[in-house]
This record gives sequence, structure tokens and C-alpha cells, in this order.
Amino acid sequence: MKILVINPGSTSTKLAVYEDLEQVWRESVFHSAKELARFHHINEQYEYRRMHVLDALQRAGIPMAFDAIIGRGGLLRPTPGGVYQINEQIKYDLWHASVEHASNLAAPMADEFASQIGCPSFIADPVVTDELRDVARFSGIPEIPRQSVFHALNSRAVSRRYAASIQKHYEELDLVVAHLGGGISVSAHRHGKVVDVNNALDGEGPFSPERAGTIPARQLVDLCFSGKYTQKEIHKMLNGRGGLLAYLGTTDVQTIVRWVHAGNVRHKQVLEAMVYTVAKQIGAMHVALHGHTDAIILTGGIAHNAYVVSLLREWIEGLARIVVIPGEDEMGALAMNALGVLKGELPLQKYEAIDNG
Ligand SMILES: Nc1ncnc2c1ncn2[C@@H]1O[C@H](COP(=O)(O)OP(=O)(O)O)[C@@H](O)[C@H]1O
Ligand SMILES: CCCC(=O)OP(=O)(O)O
Repeated sequence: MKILVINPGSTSTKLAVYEDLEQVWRESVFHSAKELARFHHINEQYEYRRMHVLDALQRAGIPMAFDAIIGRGGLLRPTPGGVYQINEQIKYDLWHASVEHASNLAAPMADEFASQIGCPSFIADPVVTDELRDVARFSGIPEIPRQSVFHALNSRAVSRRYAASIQKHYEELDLVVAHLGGGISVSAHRHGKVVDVNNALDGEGPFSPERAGTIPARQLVDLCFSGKYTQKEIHKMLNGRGGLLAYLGTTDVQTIVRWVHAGNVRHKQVLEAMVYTVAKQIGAMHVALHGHTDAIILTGGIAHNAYVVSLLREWIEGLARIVVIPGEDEMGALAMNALGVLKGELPLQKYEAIDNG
């Protein structure tokens, strides 16, 4: 079976072709901040990214002929994990999503290509995968229920990989997964369900290379009403221009670590502060598993960095076994999900909103 995988991220569009589970082609098209600056809304990037996908396939000499096309699921309404056939409701909800993220473009694009060639199109484990315990939904303000928005695909993929490495099923284990990328999410996996997680796009939990974490709420409200900033500017402070970028002017942890090793005190202070917020969130998720965690998995691009991992270990050593699975395997996880459905080994979920109010 031949499968095309489309994964638009904030700074890149990742593409891959699989023959069954073997990756036969992969390309990551980088989009610089300068290039993207001309777009005022994520939907305006649709045509631009679509052309990049077609161009990359053409340059590689890959014909548009697939058994299925699967994209990363974006900011739909809250929904359980699994594989979904893309339908009109999914496309409508992504196109009208109140939160902008490049992953919102994957399903409309996958479906457009699929309908041209007459194959099915899917998404799997969208970022809004919602399996929160009811007790985790309360924020303290009834109008503001907590929401599950995180790196569902990779967090689950590395969990399954770890489980397989110890000859267990994912559903048998209790795991804390810290995905450390441009955004950071720390999720609590209780026997295969993500029962709690910080909302990685919405100013909750650790701060990250480009996002603010939990903010002192009163000060944020005062800032909103100060007249100094527009609503869009405040949103950007939380997501896009927050975190390391706001403090140090870069999202690149590798560069920051080089500055630290060169003796820069400010870079060291801010990096340690970010790590501290991640460690606290890991502690919180350990409690969400009743203090019984089989393993803490560190994943995402930043987990490549031995120095950052060592800083984190200093806080969390002793809580549970620490397993480092750097990078991400979102493309492989998407291909595996599409293949599972094509072979009838995985069920197709029905897209319905969960009423979590
Ligand atoms: N090999 C590496 N070593 C250290 N840090 C890395 C490495 N690769 C990526 N990073 C850092 O990881 C962050 C991006 O993580 P990544 O998971 O690639 O991001 P995204 O969330 O955009 O997919 C950046 O701060 C980058 O500097
Ligand atoms: C939490 C939604 C997914 C997300 O943040 O992805 P990136 O870190 O890749 O932007």
C-alpha cells in the first residue's frame, strides 16, 4: 500500500511517502519566519503550502497515485484519539478554528488531493485528542473549561515504542511523556488514555521556545486592558513570540546552550527557568498517575540535547525511570495509522464533539 503523509508545522511542511511501513521518500520544506510574515491568518497559507507539496512531489518524480493520504489533525473540537476519515465537518471546523496552527491545513489539503485521485483521506490522533478525566477539566472559572491540546501523535507513538521495547502493551503502562519542541506538552498516560496534560497552545504549563506557559492571570488581564497591545499581539505573546524567544530573541535551544557553555549568565538563567517549569509539570503529571509512573519519556527536538536533559534529570531523578526518545516520529505514526485502517486492523472513529462545558 502506498501512503502519502502531510504534516504542516509552524516552521516547516513535512512530507513522506510510505510503502506499507517503509518510508521510501521524505522531504521537509522549511518556511522562514520572513517568508511567512506576509500571511495574516494561517488559512492564507493554504495555497502557498499546497504548491510546495505539489512541487516537492514533482521534483522527486512521485506521481499523485496513492492508496491513502493522511494528514496531521489540527484544532478540531475536542475528540478522542484514533483515526478519522476526513469529512466535510472536519474540514469546516479546521477552516473556522478559533486557534490558528499550521496543522489546520493538513486535512483540507489531504482531502483535496485524495478526491482528485479517488483514494481515502485520514487524520489521526489530532492535537485536540481529548481523553481528560472529568476532574481535570475544571479551571476555577466555569466559562473557561480546561482543554486538551497537545502533541498527541508523537506522545502516543513514543509511548507505544517504549512499551514494545519492554515487551509490554501501551495500555498496560502508566507514563508521563514530556514532548519538548517549539511547543511543550507534558501528558499523563494512564493505561492508554491521556487523562491530563497542559494545553500546549494556550498559556498553560511550562514555557517553551516560542510559547508562554502558565501566566499570573491578574497581571495578564491588566496587560490586556492597558491599551498598549491589541488582542492579536497578546495572543502572539502567549503563542508564537513568548517563552525563550521573548527572553533571549531565539527559539533555537542549540544556540542557547552554546551561549551557556560560553559563560552567558542570562542564557543560563532563562534555560534553567524553562527546564524548571517542565520539571514541575512532570511532577504534576506524576501525581495525576497517583504517584505511580512506570516511566517518564523525554521526547521532541530538545531531548536531543544532553545538557538540557541533564538539567531536567536533576529535578526529576527518583520519581520514575527516565527514558529519552529524542525527535519525533509523527510521519511514521501517521503512516502506521493509515495502513492499520486500510488493512482493517484499526477502527475508524466518528468525528463528534465532546461537550466538556
Ligand atoms: N539535534 C538537536 N539538538 C539540540 N536541540 C535540538 C536538536 N534538534 C532540534 N533541537 C531544538 O528543538 C527545538 C525544536 O524542536 P522540534 O521538536 O524540532 O520542534 P517542532 O515543535 O517545531 O516540531 C528547537 O529549540 C531546536 O533548537
Ligand atoms: C499542541 C499542538 C501541537 C503543537 O504545539 O505542535 P508544534 O509544537 O509542532 O507547533
